[in-house]
Amino acid sequence: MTTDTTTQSTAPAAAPGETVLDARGVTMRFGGLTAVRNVDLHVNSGEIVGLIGPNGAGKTTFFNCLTGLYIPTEGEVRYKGQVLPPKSFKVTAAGIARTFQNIRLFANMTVLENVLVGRHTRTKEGLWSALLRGPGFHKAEAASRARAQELLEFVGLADKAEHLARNLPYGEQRKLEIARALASEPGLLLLDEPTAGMNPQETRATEELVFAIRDQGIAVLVIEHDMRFIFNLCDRVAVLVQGEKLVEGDSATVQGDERVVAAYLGEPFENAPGDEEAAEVEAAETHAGSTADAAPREATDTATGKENDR
Ligand SMILES: Nc1ncnc2c1ncn2[C@@H]1O[C@H](COP(=O)(O)OP(=O)(O)OP(=O)(O)O)[C@@H](O)[C@H]1O
Repeated sequence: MTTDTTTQSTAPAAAPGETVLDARGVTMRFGGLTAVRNVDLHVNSGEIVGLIGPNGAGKTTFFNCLTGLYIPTEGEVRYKGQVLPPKSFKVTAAGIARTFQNIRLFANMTVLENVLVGRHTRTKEGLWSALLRGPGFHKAEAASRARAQELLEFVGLADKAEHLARNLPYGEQRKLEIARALASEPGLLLLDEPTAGMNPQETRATEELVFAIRDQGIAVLVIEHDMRFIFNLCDRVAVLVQGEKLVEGDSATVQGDERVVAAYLGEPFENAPGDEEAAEVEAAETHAGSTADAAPREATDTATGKENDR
């Protein structure tokens, strides 16, 4: 593997508040279907921005326009002021990394090797260096492995470095995808449904991980259907509906906007804040009811001198 972990080629850290991503008038048409229509969105350094919307709203298509997988029919995407080239590996090299809705790991490679693959955009050693395996190559290889191991520690997978990726449980595969994306030393990380298929504990852990990534100076743009996750996490949320940006603002603004609620009618917020509390109240009421039902038995038990388990 041709690697180099020196951070010389890494995009310089953005100044606080600097615009990292600036997408303007992005439109994507597939034949007669306009999947994304005239969307403006910016992300500043130090921010976690959410992108939500009902199924088919155009969120992933918009991500694909940002990362060079699609060339927008209209509009422009800039990263730190530079117009992005329409090639995904060049976008990664510029400083934008992403994960995918459907996990895309190298299943038969180890966890560590998957992260090393993510470092290729930061590699200076070329083909000849790799073939000749000179001292420069070995030094770069060692540094790259050290950085990959560091990233595995960061996401909590250090002890799984030598496991095959396909043997990891689903939640850990998602973490590995994030570690691999971070291996390109991005200034902006795009996460496409990072908690899909996770249990509540894994989701909370992912929330903490995203905060930690932001604290490392990496801005984050995240698509997610789990509204609790989004509203806990994001400084700002943009709502796409039928390809257009309907609303953008902080969590309170977006949650309180009746157009957003209307857009989701028939497709209620998944894990909307309050759902858990409602379930707890319901459970408590059920429990109170069953305790009341149990009262006569308690009396009977008391009468027989037996203690109830409480
Ligand atoms: N390559 C493509 N060719 C044709 N139509 C496409 C293509 N990619 C997406 N679409 C269409 O564009 C629309 C937006 O799809 P997209 O996957 O971006 O939505 P989404 O908001 O990410 O949905 P979900 O939340 O279900 O993942 C859909 O109608 C979809 O069928």
